[in-house]
Amino acid sequence: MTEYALEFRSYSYGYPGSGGKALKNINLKIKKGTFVGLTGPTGAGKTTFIKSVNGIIPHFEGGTITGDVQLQGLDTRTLNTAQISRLVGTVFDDPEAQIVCLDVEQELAFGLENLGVAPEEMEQRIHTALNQTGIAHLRTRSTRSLSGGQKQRLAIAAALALRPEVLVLDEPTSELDPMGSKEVFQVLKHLNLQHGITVVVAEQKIELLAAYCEELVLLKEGEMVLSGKPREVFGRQEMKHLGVGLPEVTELALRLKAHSRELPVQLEEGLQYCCDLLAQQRRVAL
Ligand SMILES: Nc1ncnc2c1ncn2[C@@H]1O[C@H](COP(=O)(O)OP(=O)(O)OP(=O)(O)O)[C@@H](O)[C@H]1O
Repeated sequence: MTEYALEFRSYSYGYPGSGGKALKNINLKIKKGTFVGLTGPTGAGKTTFIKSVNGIIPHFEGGTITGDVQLQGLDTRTLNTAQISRLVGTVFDDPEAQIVCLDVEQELAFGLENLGVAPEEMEQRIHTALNQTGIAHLRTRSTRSLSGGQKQRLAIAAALALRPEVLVLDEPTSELDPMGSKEVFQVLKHLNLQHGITVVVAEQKIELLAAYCEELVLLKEGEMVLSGKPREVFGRQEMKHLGVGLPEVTELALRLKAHSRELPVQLEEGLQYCCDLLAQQRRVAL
């Protein structure tokens, strides 16, 4: 058994009829249980990356591939779509578009019925998925009455009920306010830490990526231009030219140019950083 949930091996992909490549020579290994944030400017290839993991590419889109994408050591081209959907759960950007049933419980049962899960196991899976995403209290609610954040948590719960090893999410907070966005990332972090689920989330909100992700992957024009821990990635010179922006506290610290200190990427770290700098200045002044 491989230690990697996901592996891109010299992977390039071009959409049918397009001359160019939407992804170019991607080499990336993601260990099981990692929380990965995928970002980059518009057109960078984030959605194409997600579709290459959940099997939409090549099984529905066609196109040209060189290299391969491996899920738990198996090539996505040789796995069929049913096999891939048991390994990978997907959540899209628009919570409205992916919810098909009238109430929360039906929504969770829908995917399980399609998989032919027995009724007693279905009940257990629904119960677990609702608890894992913190929406057990919404079980009997109409899906229409949910907030955007609650809808996205339901979409995550529906994906989880199918017991995937990997969860991929394509800009799941793009339709949500800051509170809903945070709710979604808190649920993802919980699933990752408590249940060992590998999470790959395409996201533009850099503060969320800084606060929750263990690894960042930056794409630009189909190429993987940077990858690593958020703190390392944000400290790289190349970040200035990628059109991605930095967390405000990181930006501030870089302007203050206190290079000997560890770069802050979250608000609390930024506050500590400023306090330490002020204390240092006072000592020098005395
Ligand atoms: N169905 C398609 N057919 C042809 N080209 C496509 C198709 N879908 C995407 N592309 C092209 O592939 C490239 C990568 O697109 P992709 O949607 O993966 O980027 P993205 O980073 O998700 O962008 P965004 O942030 O705007 O959603 C772009 O140049 C885009 O125009």
